[in-house]
Amino acid sequence: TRSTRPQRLLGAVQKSATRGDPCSVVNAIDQFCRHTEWAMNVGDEKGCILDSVVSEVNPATVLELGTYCGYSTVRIARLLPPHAKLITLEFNPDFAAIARQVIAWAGMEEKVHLVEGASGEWIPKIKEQFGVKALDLVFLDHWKDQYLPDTKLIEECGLLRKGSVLLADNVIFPGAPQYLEYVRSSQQYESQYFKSHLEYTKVEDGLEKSVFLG
Ligand SMILES: Oc1cc(-c2ccc(F)cc2)cc2cccnc12
Ligand SMILES: [Mg+2]
Repeated sequence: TRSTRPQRLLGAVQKSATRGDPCSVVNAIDQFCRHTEWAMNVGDEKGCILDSVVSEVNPATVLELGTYCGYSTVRIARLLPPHAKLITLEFNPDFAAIARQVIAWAGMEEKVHLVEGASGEWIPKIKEQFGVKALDLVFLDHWKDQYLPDTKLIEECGLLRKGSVLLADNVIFPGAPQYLEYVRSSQQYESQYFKSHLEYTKVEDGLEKSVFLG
């Protein structure tokens, strides 16, 4: 039977990347998606913006919503200090199975907890399950109609502190209009749009960075 796109992406990592070298995993995926087969990773252009926000926040605890094949998981984890924790939630078990192998190939297992399940179900469990007091950074990159309900749930669960940063992918394409309206009009957030392009294309897209003011 025909392989899946995530399986072909993992094959490219195992063929072209060096075990234990997260940068080579990121580069192998970008090379594959730009020259062989497009896939919905945040990509290299938006990835540089993600890198700058991660470096600025220097988070002890990160929550990623939407793992897919683990590209942004590895991209974030490679910048984290040794004892920092990245919790990444993935609803699709086939994606999760590939992501585990990509994360392992990059040697990032120690910093990453991949949880298979629905964000709405798991967000309320994060504090108790992972001993998390607050999230320093949340990267929203799952289904766009989930951005707003999950943000409200994260607030209600008391997972944000003054200065917590939300960074949302695809706010233009595919688009998250209700989320944008919320974070841009709320007195509780200071929002900023980083204009970029849809991964590996010339289509406009961007990241929205929103600082929680408490
Ligand atoms: O970065 C993303 C891109 C797309 C996408 C799919 C098909 C297109 F034709 C264009 C864009 C979907 C995503 C779904 C979840 C998280 N990120 C996505
Ligand atoms: Mg995305």
